[in-house]
Amino acid sequence: MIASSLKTAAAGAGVACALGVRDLSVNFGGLQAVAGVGFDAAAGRITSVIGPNGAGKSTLFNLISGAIRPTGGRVTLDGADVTGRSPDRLLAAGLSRSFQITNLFFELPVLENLRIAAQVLERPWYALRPVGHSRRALAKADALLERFGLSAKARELAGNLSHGEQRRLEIAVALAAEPRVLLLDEPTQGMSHGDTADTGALIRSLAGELTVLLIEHDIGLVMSLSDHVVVMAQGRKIAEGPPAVVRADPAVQAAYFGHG
Ligand SMILES: Nc1ncnc2c1ncn2[C@@H]1O[C@H](COP(=O)(O)OP(=O)(O)OP(=O)(O)O)[C@@H](O)[C@H]1O
Repeated sequence: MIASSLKTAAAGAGVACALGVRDLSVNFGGLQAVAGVGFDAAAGRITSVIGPNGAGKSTLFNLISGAIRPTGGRVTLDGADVTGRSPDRLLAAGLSRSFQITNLFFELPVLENLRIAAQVLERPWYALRPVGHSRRALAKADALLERFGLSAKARELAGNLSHGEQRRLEIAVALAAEPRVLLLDEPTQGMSHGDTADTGALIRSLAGELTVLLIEHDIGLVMSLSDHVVVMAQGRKIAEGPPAVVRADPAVQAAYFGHG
């Protein structure tokens, strides 16, 4: 009953809700870092969370991805309650997260980073096998290298890649688990203008295949990429809607863009 009503309450008219956030809250001592935040991430769409520094975006992601437990509220995946599940269990349920802080095996080749991520999905203990034992994982790793423009770097150590390449590899690693919902935490942070544009195009190409929830500081990129934008300030949601509507909202102008 609750699950079906959540499914029908999706953000886009007629589009199923892949990720539902309901009245989510957490306190750090006296600070309410996330206070009663709720929204739907519609299936196959790109939903972005924006807001000034300290608004609670990363904490919201930590709550959704199981890194910290909420003091109140719920998270649903395709209508099923997954609140408080560990990141591993969420990954198995179809939710994958790419981190703001680079989260790669720097001392391993690029291909091996992807192979491990793909092979873990098959059987956890397969990850301990040498490269080549899972043709399926290798094929998937190859396809991701190609898609992310990293084929020429397959045998390079991940630690030797440029910053932009490492950030792209991170997204590819998160995709190797074949998630239905992908959380991207500032995927273009520290990137050059050209790398940012390329990464934006890659993220856009994911829409339709899966649901993307994005934290991003580059407002131009957010506005051009997103189907739906959620705006936070001081732990609360202050607005949500299509990019043009959110941009024109006086509360957003005042809190986020610094003028009303
Ligand atoms: N583990 C923690 N313990 C105590 N306070 C925390 C903790 N994590 C975050 N905070 C506080 O919670 C508030 C929200 O922080 P958060 O990092 O979620 O914001 P943000 O919107 O992601 O900011 P930024 O854009 O700068 O990354 C801030 O006041 C921050 O100092």
